[in-house]
Amino acid sequence: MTATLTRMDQRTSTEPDTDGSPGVFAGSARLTDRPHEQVVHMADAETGLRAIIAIHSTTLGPALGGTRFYPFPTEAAALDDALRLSLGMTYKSAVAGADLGGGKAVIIGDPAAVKTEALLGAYGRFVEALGGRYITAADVGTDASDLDVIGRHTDHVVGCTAGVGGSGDSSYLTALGVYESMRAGARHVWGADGPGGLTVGVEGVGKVGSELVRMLVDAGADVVVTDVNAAAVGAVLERFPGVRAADGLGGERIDVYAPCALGGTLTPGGVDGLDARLVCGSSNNQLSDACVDTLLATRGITWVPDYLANAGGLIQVAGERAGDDGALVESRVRAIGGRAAQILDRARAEGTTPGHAADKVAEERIDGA
Ligand SMILES: NC(=O)c1ccc[n+]([C@@H]2O[C@H](COP(=O)([O-])OP(=O)(O)OC[C@H]3O[C@@H](n4cnc5c(N)ncnc54)[C@H](O)[C@@H]3O)[C@@H](O)[C@H]2O)c1
Repeated sequence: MTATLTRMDQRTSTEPDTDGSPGVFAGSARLTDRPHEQVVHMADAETGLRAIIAIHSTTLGPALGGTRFYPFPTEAAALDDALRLSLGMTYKSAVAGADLGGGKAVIIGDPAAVKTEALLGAYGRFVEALGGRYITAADVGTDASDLDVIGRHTDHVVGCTAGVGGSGDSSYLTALGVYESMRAGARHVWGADGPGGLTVGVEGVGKVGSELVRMLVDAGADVVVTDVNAAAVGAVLERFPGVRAADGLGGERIDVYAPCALGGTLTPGGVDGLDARLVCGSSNNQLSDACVDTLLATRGITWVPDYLANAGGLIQVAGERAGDDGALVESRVRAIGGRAAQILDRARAEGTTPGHAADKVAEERIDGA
């Protein structure tokens, strides 16, 4: 195998590029304020693997985060995603109370075209070479069976299938954490006991979104779904005849918006036209820009921060590492609702946004460690 392992952490994020431009590590204030510990790139000519592992922080424990296998248009786009997602994982672990840091990996390429056992094996050796500073899991474009292959080459993997001792797919517990957060949000906004009687728009009915729809239907919510994949919508409508489908949620009168597709769907322009009073979903990095947090609050829309609501999968794999039983792990995921309530209350009491209040909770834990 011809592989290059390149450490790129020699330059601090505040240092400009030689041409005076801010540089890739200064893409946002948060990236500058909380620089990454280590970012590593690997290119393996033999298997075609091109991957980046970003270790944002190991202050609370080894950096855990999924491997995203995606046809990024450029290496810069892949790096940007890895940097932002790994930073988000640091905050997610901190708020979830896990003894884990934040990391994320990206493999550049279309998984449907280039994913092979040999490539995943090379990637597993790449993870192993970091000696446990980074622990991988599944993300967009990878699943538990891919982790089984990766796990033949490294010990630092979680979320493999039950057949090899892993805790498997995390979509149920992720959806449960989102659902409990939504209950907390409904109490905060309407004084309601849950989403029953509310109209909830779910954008993206893949693994997590479809589980969330089931929980919402059981709770008596009126559910409208949208997805670019007609088959995913069809499967949900077949399971739940009372659910409606829409071509996007823009024209829909909804009380709650649940983004469960890709990140960046809360944009300054989009917030202006948003009818909902509560936003709570599973996708990572929902805000296209940090200022959207304030725009939402100004419009009287309560946002349950993404990394707070969608920590169920992280709590699952943290429990797998600790050898905890399923009932205990599920009770920890349900506790996300209580944490969401505390953070929404703190934001209200301090006259700040939920995003800012959640960041403070995370930073207090990290800085106090
Ligand atoms: N699976 C987990 O445990 C987990 C944990 C934390 C966060 N998340 C995040 O939650 C989100 C959903 O995860 P998933 O595992 O269900 O993924 P998934 O790929 O199974 O589902 C995503 C769905 O979104 C749809 N979609 C894509 N673009 C869309 C668009 N523009 N409009 C409407 N629908 C669109 C897709 O067709 C797909 O059906 C992702 O952002 C993921 O990163 C997932």
